[in-house]
Formats: sequence, C-alpha cells, structure tokens
Amino acid sequence: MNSNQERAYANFEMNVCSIAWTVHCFFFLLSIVMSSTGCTAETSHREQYNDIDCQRPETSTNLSGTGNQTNGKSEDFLVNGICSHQILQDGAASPEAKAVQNRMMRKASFKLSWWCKGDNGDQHKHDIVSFEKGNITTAGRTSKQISLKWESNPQTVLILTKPNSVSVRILCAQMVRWLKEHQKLNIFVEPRVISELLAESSYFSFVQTWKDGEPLIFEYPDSEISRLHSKVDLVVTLGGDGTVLWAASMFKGPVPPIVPFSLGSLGFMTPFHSEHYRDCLDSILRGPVSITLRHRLQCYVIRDAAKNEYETEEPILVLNEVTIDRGISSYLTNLECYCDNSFVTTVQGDGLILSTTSGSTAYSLAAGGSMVHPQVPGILFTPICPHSLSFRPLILPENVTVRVQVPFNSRSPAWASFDGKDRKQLAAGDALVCSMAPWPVPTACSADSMGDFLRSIHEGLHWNLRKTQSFDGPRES
Ligand SMILES: NC(=O)c1ccc[n+]([C@@H]2O[C@H](COP(=O)([O-])OP(=O)(O)OC[C@H]3O[C@@H](n4cnc5c(N)ncnc54)[C@H](O)[C@@H]3O)[C@@H](O)[C@H]2O)c1
Ligand SMILES: Nc1ncnc2c1ncn2[C@@H]1O[C@H](COP(=O)(O)OP(=O)(O)OP(=O)(O)O)[C@@H](O)[C@H]1O
Repeated sequence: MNSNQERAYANFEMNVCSIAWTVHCFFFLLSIVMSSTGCTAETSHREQYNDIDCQRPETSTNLSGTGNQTNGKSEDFLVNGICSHQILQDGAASPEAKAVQNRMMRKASFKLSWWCKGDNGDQHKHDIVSFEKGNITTAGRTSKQISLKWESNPQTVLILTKPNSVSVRILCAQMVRWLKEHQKLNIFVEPRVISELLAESSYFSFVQTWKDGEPLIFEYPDSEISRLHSKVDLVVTLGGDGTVLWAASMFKGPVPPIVPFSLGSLGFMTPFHSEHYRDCLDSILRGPVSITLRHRLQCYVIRDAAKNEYETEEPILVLNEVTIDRGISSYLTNLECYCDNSFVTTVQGDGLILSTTSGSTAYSLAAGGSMVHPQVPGILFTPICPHSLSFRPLILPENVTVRVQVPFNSRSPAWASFDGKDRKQLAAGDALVCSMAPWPVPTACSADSMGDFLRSIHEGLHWNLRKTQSFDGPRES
C-alpha cells in the first residue's frame, strides 16, 4: 500500500467533528481579536474550515475563490461547528426539511480493518518484507478483505439514481419512504430526483438536495457539492455500473461507502439485488460491511502553453479509465508514453487506455487487457488497435506516474475521455499525466470482495463457460 492510500484510509477513521470543535473554538477567539482590530475573521475562518473538512490534495486547494458562499452562513457555522454548517441548499423548503438541515448533523464514524481468519482484525497490516539471515520473505500482504464497522449510527444517506428509468424511479420512492420511516435517516437526492418525488407526493418534502444547476465538481472544486462527503454517511446507487461511476465522480476527495443496487444490464460493480433492498440496507446500516476498496486514477491535462508542469487544469479522478484516442480523426494516433520520465513506447494505433483494476473488466478488457481483481493496486496500460504485432498490454505498479505526450509533429490532435465522458482535446505538445489517486472508492460487497468479483465475471461475461467434457471416451491408460 502506498503512502497516499494509507493517508486515505487514515482519514476514514478521523473524527472530523472533534477537530472541528477545536478549530471552531480557536477561530471564535480569533474572531473576537480580529474584530477588535478591524479585520474580518470570516474569510480565514472559512479557509480553515475548508482545509479540514475537504481534506483536499494540495493541487486542488484554491480556497480564496469561495467568495460569497459565506454570506449568511457564518452565524450558523459559529453556533453549530463544522458539521452543522449548511453546506447544501434546501431544495424542498418545507419547515421540516429546514429543521433537519439546521439540526446538528454529525457524520457517523467508522473503522476499517483488514479481515483475516485468526488475525487481530484491528491491526493495520502492510507488506512486511523481512531480510533475516539474508532470506527475503514477505510476512504480510495488504490485499485482504476489508471490513467496515460503524462506530456511531449512520444518519445521512445520499441516493443516486439512473435517469429516465421508471423502475428506478418507483424503487427510489419506496426506498426513501422505508429509510425515513424504518431507519429514521436523513435523505439527500439529486435536484432532478426531488422534483420527481415531489411530483408524486408532497409526503417527500423532508428529502433534501442541493442547488439545481450546481456547476460540475470538476470545474468548480470549491462549490457546495464538493463538500458533500462531509455530510453523507452512505451513498446508495440505483442503476448500472454507469451510476456507480457517476457516484464516484461526485466525490473529488474522500468517498463515503457506496452501496450499489443493480438495475442495469451489466453489473460488475453492482452486487446488490434491488428486490432485497430492505434486508441489504438493514444489514449494512448495522454493519460490519465487507468492502472493496476500488483504486482511482488522478489525471492532469498539461497544456503545451503551460510554463511548468504545475500550471495544469484541476485533476480529474477516474474509477474505470482514462482513454486517449484519435477521436473523430481518421489518422493514426501517435502518442509518446513515459513512465516516471523513462520512455516506455510510442503508441501508433487508435489510442491507449490507462485503466484502474476496477476498469479492467470494461473498455480495457474489450481492447485485450487482462481482468484484474479491483483491489489489486496498479495501472493497466492497454493499447487500442495498435498497428504493430508485438504490442501487448502491460500492468504497471501502483507507484508510477505515466505521461502520455502528443508529439509536436503529430498530424492530428488526440482526445482524452474520463470514464467514457468529458472529452478533452489534446493538441500537439499537450500531455496527460496520470497516477494513482489518494482517494479510493469503497463499495460494499454482497458476499466478499473475491466472491463478488468472481460472480461478476461469471454472470456478466459468462467467463470460461464451456460444457464439461463427458466421462465416456478415450482415457489415458
Ligand atoms: N468497447 C468498449 O467496451 C467500450 C467503449 C467505450 C466505453 N466503454 C466503457 O464504458 C464505461 C462507461 O460506462 P457507462 O455505463 O457510463 O457508459 P455506457 O452506458 O456506454 O455503458 C458501457 C458499458 O460498460 C459497462 N461497464 C462500465 N464499467 C464497467 C466495469 N468497471 N466493468 C465492466 N463493465 C463495465 C457498463 O455496465 C455498460 O454496459 C467507460 O468507462 C468504458 O470503460 C467500453
Ligand atoms: N445520477 C445520474 N445522473 C446523470 N447521469 C447518470 C446518472 N446515473 C447514471 N448516469 C448515466 O446514465 C448512463 C446509464 O447508466 P447505467 O450504466 O447505470 O445504466 P445501464 O446502462 O442500464 O446499466 P449498465 O451500465 O449495467 O448497462 C451512464 O452513461 C451513466 O453515466
């Protein structure tokens, strides 16, 4: 496990609220001092809040741009501390919904541990290499089943649904009702969904959402939605793999545990059956929950015009893959690839897929890459239709940084797309830099991580399905 991932795991265990309270007290005193000197403490107060709350990677921290988001909220903030800060707008402005929002909502804390028969489950084991007497041995390995144990009760659930599906809409309404009445949970949905629910019945006015038309998280990292993770204990997805990708893309930093229900055609990342949603959710809310920690890649587009490598656009996180291809051009793509500054190869063909192991069963598989268990850390380097007989796919270790450069003499631009979306043009001289992200996506398992993976390749792909050879016939004597 690399140090970034360790940090991510550690953040899961952090009790944000207690730190918030300390910071709150500090800034309360500071605000008194500053107000006496004519300064406004609000800005610095808010900056500190963002630092703690978002736990952003350094590259995405641009706190001065939050500007007028503080308007009218600082008072609320001072009274209730960080966890009660009203980071989301009230979509259904009913008194009950307001009361829920204003209530002190603490995020449920939980603990993640490696599970192994006979082990002390609380221990965090890492690969331990021993060199005793010159014999090199590996004493412990990280890729064990991870178990999540709630330390306090989850209070807030975000339900994300595939659009334009009647069955999903019906299930969503049933699930919201059940979670409210039987589990007493606060519920968030997307602005589109709240309109659907309210069109059905005013009963759903307790459901919360955020401002409609909120800009995409990729473009505005400091927008309200980018702090959703500090509010939500659990995310439920109703749809297919695309809905899980959608859910992951909403969280640019830490991701709450995701419970994916299958209502799509394929379900590699959606192990839960919607017919049993009550039992599934009941057991998950009680815990412990087996988790697959899915690695993500962080991608930076570096423009030729940039004066240095750090002058880039915001990182884009992908759960499946980033694809660099020829787009609508009919020319061969020409991409120079480097791994930690060592030249790897030039891709001449339709393009290149840099995939996570979760994405290994998606586009990378279709392009001839191996299927890899999602918890194996690494980056799949899979060419798309290479015009060379010897270009086999690679799997690179987790610690590398891959740079894909469009040569200055390229005949045409290349196009990057992220989990099959958000295409960006890469002109000659532009590059895409990609490495493992510090924020994995924890998805709940139906059985366990291995069982779910095998089930998905058997049921989803009919992997290695062949009639068993009959008993009769010639035998070895
Ligand atoms: N030739 C191909 O196989 C091809 C081409 C383009 C995109 N894709 C994949 O589609 C993904 C986007 O998915 P979407 O649902 O938003 O778009 P979509 O609606 O176009 O569906 C793509 C299909 O890929 C499946 N899929 C997605 N993630 C998967 C995973 N991790 N393992 C196995 N199957 C998976 C989905 O279930 C769906 O059936 C991209 O990330 C890319 O991997 C595949
Ligand atoms: N909440 C959402 N808002 C907007 N778009 C979404 C949302 N959820 C899913 N999508 C998009 O809708 C498309 C289809 O979603 P999804 O993959 O879940 O359904 P499916 O095609 O029925 O299932 P499968 O992927 O298993 O074939 C995807 O492109 C996905 O990105």
